[in-house]
Amino acid sequence: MIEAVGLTKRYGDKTAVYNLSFQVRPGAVTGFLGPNGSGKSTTMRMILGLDNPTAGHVTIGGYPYRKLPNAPRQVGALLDAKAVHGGRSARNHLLSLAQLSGIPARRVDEVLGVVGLHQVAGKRSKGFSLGMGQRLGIAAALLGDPQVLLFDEPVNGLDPEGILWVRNLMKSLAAEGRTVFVSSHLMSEMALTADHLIVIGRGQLLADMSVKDFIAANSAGFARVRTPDTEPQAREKLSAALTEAGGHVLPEQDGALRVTGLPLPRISDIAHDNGVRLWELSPHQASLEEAYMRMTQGAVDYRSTTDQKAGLQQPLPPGAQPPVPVPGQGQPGWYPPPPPQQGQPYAAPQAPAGAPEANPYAQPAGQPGQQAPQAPAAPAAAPANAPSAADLTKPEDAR
Ligand SMILES: Nc1ncnc2c1ncn2[C@@H]1O[C@H](COP(=O)(O)OP(=O)(O)OP(=O)(O)O)[C@@H](O)[C@H]1O
Repeated sequence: MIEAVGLTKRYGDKTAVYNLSFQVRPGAVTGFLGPNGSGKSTTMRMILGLDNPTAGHVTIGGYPYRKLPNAPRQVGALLDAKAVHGGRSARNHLLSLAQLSGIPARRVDEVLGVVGLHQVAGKRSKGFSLGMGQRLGIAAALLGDPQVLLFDEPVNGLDPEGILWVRNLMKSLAAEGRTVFVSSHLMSEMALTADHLIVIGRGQLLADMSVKDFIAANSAGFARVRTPDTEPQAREKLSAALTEAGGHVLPEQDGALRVTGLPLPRISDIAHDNGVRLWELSPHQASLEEAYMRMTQGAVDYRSTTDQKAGLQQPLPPGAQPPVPVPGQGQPGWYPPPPPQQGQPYAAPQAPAGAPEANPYAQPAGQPGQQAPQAPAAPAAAPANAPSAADLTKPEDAR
């Protein structure tokens, strides 16, 4: 198991990671998600003893990496696939790593086979494509047959077949009881690969939860209802009846209705009672990528001035503070859409009293004309040697 407690890293006056606490357990793939520059690589480097934390600590199996007995046999990592002597062949590169760590040479051919590079094992790695380089980096990580594996953006540069292969490899390593920690900035990929997610933004914890819980908490369910295109009056009639029954109805671009607040069987009954034929009645979930972007939107450092998604930025109410992330529970419901309510899988979100009716699916709740969200406030209970909350008020620190 990997355990980080109050992990903080500053580079000069820049805080790359702040007060990060989490556990990465064996037998599961844990996805480490965050926008560019959010501190994923810095955290991985600290786990591997390549960077010293400014405060806090991180251990693997109870030891700091540098104190781990026979570390290369216990921990394997892919941090930078380009960190290879380009003049060496793939086999010689792995052989030199194996010799340094006392790993038998026969293991080199085993891992070359696992990553599918056995046919180009004698070729110099400087001629390798990005994807081949990633495979070589993964081979190096597997060399010591370690119980703990860290992969920093392992699917970078891989084609769809390669991405599928990495996904299956991660899962099979976890199924063997290993601890697998994989960073990515792609929610969609992690939703398919990981069992558990740790999400950071600007070096701080935003969420620490199972993929299942993330999906339940962040994918608002809705029903799509479609009446015959030739009967617009039936659509209006159904829309009114559904609203009267407590549903929340929004038109979709293709003429269908998007309904929350009513379970599918109830929608079907209402349509039947009103004599409205249906061409479609189907359950849907909002996209996870969208939920992830909402969660991290206040923590994105680099955004194109023409990026349409900048429109997802939601303001904070005047005087309000962003919620403090709670380890083990994740970001307490600030940006994500409301989860389906118990017994009401397609429940509409509750608008605060007096608040204007808003489209709950176009954007999460927010009031126009207010400031863009800030990074979550520093948790109140920082370790004694961690930077004070006041430090984070400096723009260069809070970033
Ligand atoms: N050696 C360093 N010196 C100064 N600043 C650094 C150093 N390493 C990282 N940083 C800064 O720390 C922040 C976190 O960087 P890091 O590489 O850990 O992010 P990341 O989440 O891995 O990003 P990406 O997804 O783009 O790889 C960035 O602002 C980066 O510029």
